[in-house]
Amino acid sequence: MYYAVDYYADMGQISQDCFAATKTGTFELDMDELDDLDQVTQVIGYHPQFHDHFLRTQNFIMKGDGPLPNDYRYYLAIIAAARHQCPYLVKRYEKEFINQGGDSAWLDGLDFIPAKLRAIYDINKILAHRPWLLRKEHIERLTKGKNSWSLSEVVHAMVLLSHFHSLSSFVFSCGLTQKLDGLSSPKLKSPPAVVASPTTTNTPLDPQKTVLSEISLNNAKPDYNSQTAANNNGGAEPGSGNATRGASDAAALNGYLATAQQPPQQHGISVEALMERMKVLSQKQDECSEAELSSRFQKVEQQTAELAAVTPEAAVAVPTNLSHYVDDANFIYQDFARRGTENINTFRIQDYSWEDHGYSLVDRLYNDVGTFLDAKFRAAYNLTYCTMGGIKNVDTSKFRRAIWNYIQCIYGIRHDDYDYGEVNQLLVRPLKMFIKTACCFPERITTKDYDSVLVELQDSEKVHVNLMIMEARNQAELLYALREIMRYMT
Ligand SMILES: CC(C)C[C@H](N)C(=O)O
Repeated sequence: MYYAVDYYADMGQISQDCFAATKTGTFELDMDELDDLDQVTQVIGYHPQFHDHFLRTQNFIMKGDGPLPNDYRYYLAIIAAARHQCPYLVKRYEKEFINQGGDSAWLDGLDFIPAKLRAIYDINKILAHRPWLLRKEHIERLTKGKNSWSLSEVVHAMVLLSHFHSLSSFVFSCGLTQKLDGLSSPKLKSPPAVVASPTTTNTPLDPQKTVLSEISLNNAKPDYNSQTAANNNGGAEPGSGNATRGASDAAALNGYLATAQQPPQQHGISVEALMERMKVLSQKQDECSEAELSSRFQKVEQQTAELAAVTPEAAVAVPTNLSHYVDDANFIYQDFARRGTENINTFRIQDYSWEDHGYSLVDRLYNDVGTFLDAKFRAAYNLTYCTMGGIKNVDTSKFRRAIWNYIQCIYGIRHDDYDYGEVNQLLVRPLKMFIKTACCFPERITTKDYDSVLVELQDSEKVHVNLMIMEARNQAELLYALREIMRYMT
């Protein structure tokens, strides 16, 4: 069964140039392939415009044409998720691995897998935590000698690993781990919603209606007829429509209300104040010198390193049932600003960007994947409903850009034309902490972290922030990976 979905209808300004030639294109969504609408994809379904691109990419890299055999693909998903101690994903892909005919002995751990597969583990570790340490020598080692990898296989693996590292961030930041994994970790309330129904009404947002019952969550299939969704010009935030919602689930509802009823922004600024700041920033005319821009970036980077989000006491030991997939568990994120004497420079987007470099390289080495990834990144970057916590017609682009660039700053990536002063104007400390923890130590996210940020926003808006975290992080890892592939090739 196929549904045509508007493809580039709402990619926003940034994408317009690149996609001018294909603007009227449509893609066909193969519903039969989308058989794994698990909780993660259901929550992403809050944002249908992004949801399509996410699923299409995931389906392509897991099931589509590509150099790696199936068992490698699933195993890479497992070891990527295990790096972030994400039982939800590990269990899910262990099951898939077996269903696909994988050798069950591999599930005993890293000591039981082929030497070739084992050899990519270092890249998994580095990409997950300190991608700036990746060197072309890592790639060289893999592609030489016995059991060597082809370059296309390495790229496929890197795409898979970075996808599942970032997805682990999303799973934890949305609190999706509690229900399925059966393990105890401090997590959030029940995941809120399945695919939002499209709406053309401009009714005020109703937080209570954004919560679905467990039953509907488990049984619901997203309604793909409804994927016209909101758009830049007046679409309403998911949850504002009148879809069939099992709002009767008292527990889930109470979970939501516990958040909604908190006094606004105890730990930050109110939505009104934020909007005012965005307005002032967009009216600002003064040009900054190159030196000033650079020092503002460094300041944000330095402050990030000082954030106490990730105190050692908060560290969570690798659950024993995952430890056989983890080697060198002590290798974790280290602040880029504290990289010490390693002589590593800031990654400058003007020298290597996704649009100008990464996209075409990845597309060349692993057929068409660049196109999928590109559409997904754009969808995440440009997604907006022009709302903020129930207020309509808000231009949120500055806020969203600050979030995206802040995430990449955590990984030492600088967008040269961006004034990082805006990050400090628009992202309050608790939000920065949440973002940093979600990116770098997702397993440490707690209910308190989630509840204490953006308290005036809808759950769907928090999911929106979480999906930006996932995608900006995914892109950051890929930028480092592909730059080294390029260096290796030249
Ligand atoms: C993350 C949110 C504040 C995004 C906002 N709801 C928008 O539509 O752009």
